[in-house]
Amino acid sequence: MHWQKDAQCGQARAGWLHTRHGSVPTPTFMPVGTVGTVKGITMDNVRATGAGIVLGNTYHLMLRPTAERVQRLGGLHRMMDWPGPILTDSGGFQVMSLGPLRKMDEDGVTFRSHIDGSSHRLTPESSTDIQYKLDATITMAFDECPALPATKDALEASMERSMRWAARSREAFIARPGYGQFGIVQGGTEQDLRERSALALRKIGFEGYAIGGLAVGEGQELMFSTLDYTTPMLPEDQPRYLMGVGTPDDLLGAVMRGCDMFDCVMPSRAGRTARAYTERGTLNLRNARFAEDTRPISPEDDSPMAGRYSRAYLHHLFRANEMLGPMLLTLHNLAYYQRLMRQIRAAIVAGTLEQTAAELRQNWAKGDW
Ligand SMILES: Nc1nc2cc3nc(NCCc4ccc(CCO)cc4)[nH]c3cc2c(=O)[nH]1
Repeated sequence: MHWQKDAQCGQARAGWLHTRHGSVPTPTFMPVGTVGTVKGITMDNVRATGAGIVLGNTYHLMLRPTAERVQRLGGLHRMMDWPGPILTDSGGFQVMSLGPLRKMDEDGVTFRSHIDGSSHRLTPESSTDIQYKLDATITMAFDECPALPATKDALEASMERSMRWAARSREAFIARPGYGQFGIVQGGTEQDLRERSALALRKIGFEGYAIGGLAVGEGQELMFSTLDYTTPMLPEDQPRYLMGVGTPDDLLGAVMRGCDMFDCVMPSRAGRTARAYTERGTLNLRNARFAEDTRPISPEDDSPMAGRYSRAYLHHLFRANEMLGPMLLTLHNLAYYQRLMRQIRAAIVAGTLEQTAAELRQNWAKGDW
């Protein structure tokens, strides 16, 4: 796969990601489809929100239904009826944050399944092979995401291991036209470690570069300051993917610091807990004040449900614990994230990103309309 840059505005870039499964405009937000589904909505509806590329997880899919079964079912695209590109995370982060009882050594990680306690192992080679069996359009290198806070020595040792694992992941990767593999920059919030990591990955050579080790509780200020010096270390002509990010304000700030791709569970997880994302900040639709509010959730909603359901109806559905509540609000939130990315991209192309950023931040601060 390859990425072309169309426009630049400050550090922000607007471009196109061309892959075996279609082309996607960047900056782009990837809905999270952890176990082969964006929870509660069909992939037709995911497409209708404007999403171009979705994320899957090696950790979850290797446990259930297993990569071998997905392969026998024709790969993730066919199984989940999603013809567009799929990026799969490599499993390291999920093992560290999900799998109970795990043991890490130089070769890889041994862990117990959070589903049935069975023992499993992930190495750079096995993670890369699993992602091949899933037919992932974009494969992530197998890395270790250290928990923060961590000592500089611990961060250094972890980053150096991740770089050795990146080389092994690249070695195991089967190159095919339209497919790609991303290296993941580590090093915590230490500039010299980030520099060494970026240079090590560029020496190996990947189709794109992710910035890992962030969105782990360091806070927005430290995340942004880390981006300020990390994105310029990465190749100008290749995509940059900030893993696990984030809120609308995070996305805006990270695009302005040179990031092109994002994924986060927030909009979909919030959709299941009655939290609506809008141009004016978030709303808790379980709140009694919405019981007879006949207005739509967002004034500028362009999702498949635009203008058809009131806040009062969503309030009722969540109070009644009806399935349709999370389904409709997940759609709404993902459509808002896609609308936001389109607005930001248009501003980069028009050269008005500073102005647009100020307007977006003003509206988020305004609160409900
Ligand atoms: N391979 C790899 N994958 C990652 C995934 C990540 N995801 C995050 N952050 C997600 C944090 C996150 C978790 C939950 C919620 C919902 C809260 O309501 C929001 C954000 N940071 C991450 C870092 C890495 C990383 O270095 N390497």
